[in-house]
Amino acid sequence: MIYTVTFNPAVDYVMHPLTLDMGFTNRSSSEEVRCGGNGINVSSILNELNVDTICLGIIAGFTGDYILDTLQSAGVTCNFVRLDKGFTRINVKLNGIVMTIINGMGPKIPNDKVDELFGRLDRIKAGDTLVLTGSIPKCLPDDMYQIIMTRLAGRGIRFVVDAPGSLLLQSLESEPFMIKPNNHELGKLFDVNPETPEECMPYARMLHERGAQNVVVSCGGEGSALVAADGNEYITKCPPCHLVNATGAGDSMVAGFLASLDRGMSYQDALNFASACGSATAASKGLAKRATIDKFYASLQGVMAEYEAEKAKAAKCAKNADK
Ligand SMILES: O=P(O)(O)OC[C@@]1(O)O[C@H](CO)[C@@H](O)[C@@H]1O
Repeated sequence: MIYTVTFNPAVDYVMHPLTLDMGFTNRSSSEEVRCGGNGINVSSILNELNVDTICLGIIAGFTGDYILDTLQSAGVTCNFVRLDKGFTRINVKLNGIVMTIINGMGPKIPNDKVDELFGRLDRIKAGDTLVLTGSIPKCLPDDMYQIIMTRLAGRGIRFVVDAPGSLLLQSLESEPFMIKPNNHELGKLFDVNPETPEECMPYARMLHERGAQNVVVSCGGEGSALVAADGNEYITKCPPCHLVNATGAGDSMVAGFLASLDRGMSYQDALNFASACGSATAASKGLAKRATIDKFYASLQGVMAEYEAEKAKAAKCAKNADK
């Protein structure tokens, strides 16, 4: 079973303004509303891929009701702790010429509700996977993921951590099964600016050496890098994609990678499938549907064949130059 935990879920309110002038009334040309929060996105894509998943987390108020109803109608199993006061945040995504995002603060979470969530986490068994992703609300300790991993240590649970900065670094001592920074987050950790999977690889290797078993680094349209649990390095490219809305693309990659390994696919195929999931979501209005993922995965095969041919040609040239 793959569990996700979302401490600060959100209703994502995506607006499509034609222009955006600060200090004036702006009008949207269309808008959508959907369930958000990184863990919830991961579970939604896993569910789309027919992989068993349970959404844990904390919800409140009318927005929490919307999240629960929507996920349950889509067939996602939920086990949320419900707050008595406040409401789950609404995150505004202004999808204009450039994307502007205003994420809410979220409700105050009392200690007894955190304990209730911990009680549910305590029931996770050996061999299960726990995905820890998304921001931790300001009212809770910012080393919350570390607290959870320490609490559940030694029980044979596979941890997946997708979090920025110190949250990610702290997680390494628990030897997480997977981490997935993007190239910017990775760059910040090492004070560098890697753009491509090739440029990210040495830094991904360092995180692998510090404990992370599988390090997947997404590089937007440039593709992704993986240093896998087998110690080898893998690169995937992105299928051709018209960007519609990148919200949830990283979460879709996490889900795609986990789903593929669950099905016994090779690391290279898992990375390719993860890339297809991310691109499919980036090209969709909401999170990707299975048919779009399959279409992108199929078109990636051609892109990868070209990439491999280029690589082989370059290697041959280098060999000839050495002679
Ligand atoms: O405020 P956080 O927790 O860092 O990010 C939350 C969020 O922006 O991330 C998801 C994926 O982009 C969205 O569904 C959601 O609104």
